[in-house]
This record gives sequence, structure tokens and C-alpha cells, in this order.
Amino acid sequence: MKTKIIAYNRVEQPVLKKLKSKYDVHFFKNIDTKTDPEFLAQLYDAEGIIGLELPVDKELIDRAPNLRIVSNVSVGYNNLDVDYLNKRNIMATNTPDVLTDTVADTVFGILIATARRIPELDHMVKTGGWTTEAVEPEHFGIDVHHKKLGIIGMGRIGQAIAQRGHFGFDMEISYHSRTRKPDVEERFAATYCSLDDLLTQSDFVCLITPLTAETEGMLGKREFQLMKKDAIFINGSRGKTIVEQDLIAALRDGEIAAAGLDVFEKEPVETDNPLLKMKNVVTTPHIGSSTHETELKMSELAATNLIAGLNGDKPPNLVNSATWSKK
Ligand SMILES: NC(=O)C1=CN([C@@H]2O[C@H](COP(=O)(O)OP(=O)(O)OC[C@H]3O[C@@H](n4cnc5c(N)ncnc54)[C@H](OP(=O)(O)O)[C@@H]3O)[C@@H](O)[C@H]2O)C=CC1
Ligand SMILES: O=CC(=O)O
Repeated sequence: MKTKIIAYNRVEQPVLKKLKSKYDVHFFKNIDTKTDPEFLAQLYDAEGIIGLELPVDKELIDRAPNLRIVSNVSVGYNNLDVDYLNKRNIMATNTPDVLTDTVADTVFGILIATARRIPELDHMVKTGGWTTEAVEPEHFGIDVHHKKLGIIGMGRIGQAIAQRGHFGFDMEISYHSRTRKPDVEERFAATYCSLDDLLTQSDFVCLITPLTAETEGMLGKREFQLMKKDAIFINGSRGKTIVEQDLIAALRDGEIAAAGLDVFEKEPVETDNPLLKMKNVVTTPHIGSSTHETELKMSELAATNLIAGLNGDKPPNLVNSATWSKK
């Protein structure tokens, strides 16, 4: 009998086909995983899960007594209760590196779109608002090049953003992360800062940390007030790394100039979220890594991790190494 696995949400078709040739695959998309009877029935004897943003909490893990591996199709794994997976000795994996450049492109795209007000101007042109020969100063944006870019989270994606800022736009790079990175400082002429110094000095503040117990609510009222009044804030990390209500207040009260957001406290973002009514906010639907090429690479890497784990080999991107040392 084939090993049963659950595929959830986004697994690209060629990868799904390959998995189906090896395993008894049950695919689910956008269901309520706490109540969907078919999902809960299949979960009971599933040995592997592969997918995007499945909330793998204690309740779900307890319903899966045969589970051996959870393979996330994302680099962030804040959807997993890693402590409880460790307790149950279930492996967890993610998809780093293959998405780094694509996410950095998205973040930089949002940064430029926010500074130069591209979505707002696009709307103006398409709706017949371009009525005089010359655009007016009220439509002008602000420069990106030669400005100060502060990056919070100088990991893989943070470094790819720094590369674009430094080499592409002659920006002055400063960063904050848990550890200092001399090689990064040399490559991008970057300066390490305390969080407060970064917030006070940067023209663009770009947040790209994982969501953890430490980073949850990392930027709130005090932090937005520390930023320059003409600063632009970009969030590519997770919605909960900031206090969204405080960002709304900071934008409303002119504490900061604008924001570009790929992530929100609640996703999909609620249609009555005040951020959606603000002209100085540019939004995208948590789509940082989602190009055709990169989604395929992520699915392939997630499948490689899953197959290795189910074969009894160490998956290349195991995030809870404690489970391997117990084997
Ligand atoms: N919007 C989207 O579609 C996407 C969003 N993401 C998000 O981006 C995140 C980062 O990915 P990636 O760059 O690959 O991850 P990395 O692990 O390579 O980098 C994370 C960085 O965050 C820093 N960091 C962690 N905790 C803190 C903290 N408490 N204070 C300051 N800095 C901290 C780390 O510091 P140190 O180096 O010192 O350990 C590291 O520099 C993902 O976890 C995910 O949440 C990722 C992909 C797509
Ligand atoms: O948000 C996406 C990820 O890969 O993490």
C-alpha cells in the first residue's frame, strides 16, 4: 500500500503529478482544516504533509498519529508549532534560497511603487484624471536613489534587498539583526545599527524578519514615532511583526509618509481595513515569492524535502534538527 500524504493549498501541478506517482496523495485547497470531515479523515493515517500556510498546531498534530514530516512550501514557518512537532518527533522543513531573489524583487518593487506612487498614478491615468498637459506637484513622488535604506532582518532576503539598494540605487545601507555581519558590511558598505538608530535615521525602513515570539509586534506606536515624518515603511515579513493598528495611526497622524505592504495581520486582508482606503499605502496580496518560476522551484524543493524524510533520509532543509538527532 502506498504511503498516504496530504497536499495542501499550493503545490504546483508537475510536482503534484510526481508525488502522485509515489504516494497516495490527497489534495485540499482553502478548507477549514478544523472542521472539514474529509481532511480530518485523511489526516488520521497521513505520514506526510506538503503545502503552504497550513496551520499545523497541537490540535492538528494530535489528529495525525502517523505523521512523520511536514514540508512547508515557504521559507517562513511560523504556521508550525515546532515545539510540539519536536515533542512528537515529527520533522519540519521549509524552502529557503530558491525564493530569495524573487522576494527581494517584490520588496524593491513595492518600495519604488510606494515612493513614486505608481498605483495611484496608474489609476489617475486610466480613469481620465490626467487632464492638464503637465502633471502637478501634487502628483510628485520622492526619490529612491541615494537615500538611506534601513533593513531589519539582514538574512538571505535582507541581503538581496541590500544588494539591489546598494548596487542598483546607490543607497546608503544600514541594518539591524540579531548578529553583526562583517561580510555584509563590506559587500554593501552597510552599517550595523540598534533598532532605534535605524528607525530614526532611515528614509526607507524595510522589515524582513521571520515571525517569532521575539519579533511579534516588533514595530508599534513608539517605533513608528521614532521614524522620520517623511519615511516610507515597507513590510515583506509577516503582518504580525508589527502592530497594525499603530501603523494605521502613524499613517493617519502623519508620523510617517507612506507604507508598502505585502503582508497583513489578517490574510486575506479584511475589506474594511483602513489601510485599504489610504492613498499613501501600496498593497499586494502576500505575493513576495509568487512568480511562475519561483513557485515551481519552491514546490520542487518542498517535494525533495518530503521524499527524503519519508525515505528515512535527512531532508536538506530540516528546520527542527532535534528530530534528526533522536533518530
Ligand atoms: N512576503 C512574502 O511573500 C515572503 C516573506 N518572507 C518572510 O521573510 C522572512 C525572512 O526570510 P529569509 O531572509 O530567508 O530568512 P533568514 O533566516 O535568512 O533571515 C532572517 C533575518 O532576520 C533576523 N532576525 C530574526 N529574529 C530577529 C530579531 N528578533 N531581531 C532582529 N532581527 C532578527 C535574523 O538575524 P540573524 O541573522 O542575526 O539571525 C536574520 O538576519 C521569512 O521568515 C518570512 O517571514 C519570506 C518569503 C516570502
Ligand atoms: O511568505 C512566504 C514565505 O516563503 O515565507
